[in-house]
Amino acid sequence: MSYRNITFFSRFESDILADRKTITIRDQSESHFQPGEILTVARNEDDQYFCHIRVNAVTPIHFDALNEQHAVQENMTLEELKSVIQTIYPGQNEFVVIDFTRLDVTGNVAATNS
Ligand SMILES: CC(=O)Nc1ccn([C@@H]2O[C@H](CO)[C@@H](O)[C@H]2O)c(=O)n1
Repeated sequence: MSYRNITFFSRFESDILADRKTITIRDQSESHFQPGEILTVARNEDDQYFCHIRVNAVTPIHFDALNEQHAVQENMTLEELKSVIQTIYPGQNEFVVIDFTRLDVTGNVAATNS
């Protein structure tokens, strides 16, 4: 059994492992993930594995519809989040919100606060 992969920039690893970051916003090239799917998560810079996540939902969103709740789920301010997205995806407006839950090594939901 193998899982599909997703990568995150390494600066987000600690927030993901602490369950402070529970969504990611991606462009159409990463809109193919399915609810219930388990993904192997690695750092973009060195492809180092750091956890598994379960996809809860994949929801289309326009850049202008991003709100404070998304920012909270990203552990950022809304201004920071919009700036990050514009830097990663210059000129793009159509995205998906991938809502996820981090799994512990046994495959169980890792969070103790939900
Ligand atoms: C490494 C790679 O291939 N791509 C991306 C794309 C996005 N993101 C993060 O998702 C949120 C919204 O875009 C922000 O927190 C981003 O920094 C990421 O970590 N890595």
